[in-house]
Amino acid sequence: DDLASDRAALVALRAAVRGRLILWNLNQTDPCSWDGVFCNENRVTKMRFPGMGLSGNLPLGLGNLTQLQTLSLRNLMRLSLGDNNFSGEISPKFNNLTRLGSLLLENNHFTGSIPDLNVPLLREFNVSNNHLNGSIPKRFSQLDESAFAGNSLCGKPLQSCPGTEGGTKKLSGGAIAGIVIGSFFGLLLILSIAILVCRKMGGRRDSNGVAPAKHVEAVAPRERSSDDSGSNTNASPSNSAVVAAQLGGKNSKNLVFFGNVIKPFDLEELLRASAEVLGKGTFGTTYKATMDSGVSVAVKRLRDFITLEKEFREKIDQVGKMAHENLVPLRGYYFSRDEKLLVYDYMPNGSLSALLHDSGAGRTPLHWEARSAIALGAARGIAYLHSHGPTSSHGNIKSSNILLTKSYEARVSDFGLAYLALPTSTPNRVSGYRAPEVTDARKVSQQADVYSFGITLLELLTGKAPSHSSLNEEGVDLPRWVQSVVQEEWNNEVFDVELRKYQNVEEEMVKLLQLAVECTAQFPDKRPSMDVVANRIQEIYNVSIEKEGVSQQYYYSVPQA
Ligand SMILES: Nc1ncnc2c1ncn2[C@@H]1O[C@H](COP(=O)(O)OP(=O)(O)OP(=O)(O)O)[C@@H](O)[C@H]1O
Repeated sequence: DDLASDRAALVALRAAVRGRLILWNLNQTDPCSWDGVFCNENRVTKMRFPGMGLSGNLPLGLGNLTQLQTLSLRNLMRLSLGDNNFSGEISPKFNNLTRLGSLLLENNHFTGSIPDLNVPLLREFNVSNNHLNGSIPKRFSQLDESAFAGNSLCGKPLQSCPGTEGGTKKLSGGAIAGIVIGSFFGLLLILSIAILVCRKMGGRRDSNGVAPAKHVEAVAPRERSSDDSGSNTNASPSNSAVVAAQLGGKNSKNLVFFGNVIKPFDLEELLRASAEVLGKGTFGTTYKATMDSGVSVAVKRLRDFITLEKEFREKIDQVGKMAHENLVPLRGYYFSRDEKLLVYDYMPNGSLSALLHDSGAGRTPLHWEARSAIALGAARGIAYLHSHGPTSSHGNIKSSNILLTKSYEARVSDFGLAYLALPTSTPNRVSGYRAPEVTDARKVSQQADVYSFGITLLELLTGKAPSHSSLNEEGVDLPRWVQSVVQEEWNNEVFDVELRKYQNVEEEMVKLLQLAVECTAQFPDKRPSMDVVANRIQEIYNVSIEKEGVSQQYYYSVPQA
């Protein structure tokens, strides 16, 4: 039965991680009581052995364990073996772990290539800093490049492999001849058009010295933009390139990328992209742009921003330098007199705000472990921003600026923009998050960030939106509401209904609530620093994942297959 199989496989694993085969007396050993092993109704659901100095060949299916290879931990959902000394190849036997959602193998000595694992629920995968080579299987192409860093791997999301499409594919002689002839005639055509245009314009050049013809060429039929109408948070797919429509005919220079870009693309490629509106915020409208190559990015079209080019570029350069696993990286930008665009990584699971408050048939409730992990990730991202000196702050922390990766990891977005906005676009819609001492939304201190983060934590715990938040104009004054509920006889009704069933971690939820209340203290100097906040959430998170095992099956908050 499941339990016997789990136990036997665990014995195999324990033996393997110690590099030798030990026979255990199954009847006297309850694996669920072992450190790092978590069970749900006696079934092993999670194993965490990170940073324990373990070595040997990869467990489950290698070396002298052949007789045990057919066994599998069928209920295992999370296997964390990072920061050890494991060596050998990554076994395709991981396919036996049919419910595995997370496989963390980073910082070991694994060699060979990554097997084409076919585990349907696998959402989180990390093999960074090993000795792997070869191409990354297609099913991992949507993961973040950091999951593969520190190896000799190629293919999406990293650079294409030599000899593949997009790589250094060898062309046949005929193809080369075709390209040369085609290019020659193409060049001739462009030259003739250019001469004609120059003659017509009488030698006049636009202010940037760039002829607009090229961009007009890329313009798709102008669609009715939602940008100028009221708020539009519904994504409305369109075949036409909204961005192109907006840019068309205007003077344009080029996209500027920061060094950390995975695959640079040019303005033309972006103009050709199909686009959909993701939402309209304080600083402009954000689109999802999907390029011909299949790469999607989020493009924020700024409005009411400083127009002085030098100042804009200097400030945006600073934003582009911020790099942390819990920040949405700004990949590049476009600046012209009339148009300013910011290009970010696209976050496939939207914002925390949408996860908490959007209703919809397909919505999966967010469970405790996911919520505490999101709180921790966001706190770390903000603490990183604060680590750049006392004046470095985010300026606009709220749940719609906490975005989620494919594996529901939190990434903070929109940092640094509040300082670039003109006074006309100061965000009154976010007043529910704004610290009482803030009078100018372009001057937000680190302590005011802590306040806004505290409100976001209260939102995460209560499921209620703060007043005047963009999603719920009817929202409540969260700190006051929480205090009024808690001051009466204590009951857990302060928590979101979804959280009330996790009685085993109620103490941790209360601790997070207390921390949120401290963050929302009226006087700025009574609030903890973001570093302290992140450390305290880390402790809360550690204890709850040690305790849970029941809730962790919902860790990814994805519909079960
Ligand atoms: N990089 C991204 N990936 C995926 N979705 C994004 C990304 N950036 C923004 N969005 C989505 O687009 C919507 C609009 O974002 P935007 O940042 O323009 O406004 P906001 O966050 O609601 O307000 P503000 O401008 O005050 O931050 C957000 O609700 C978010 O879900």
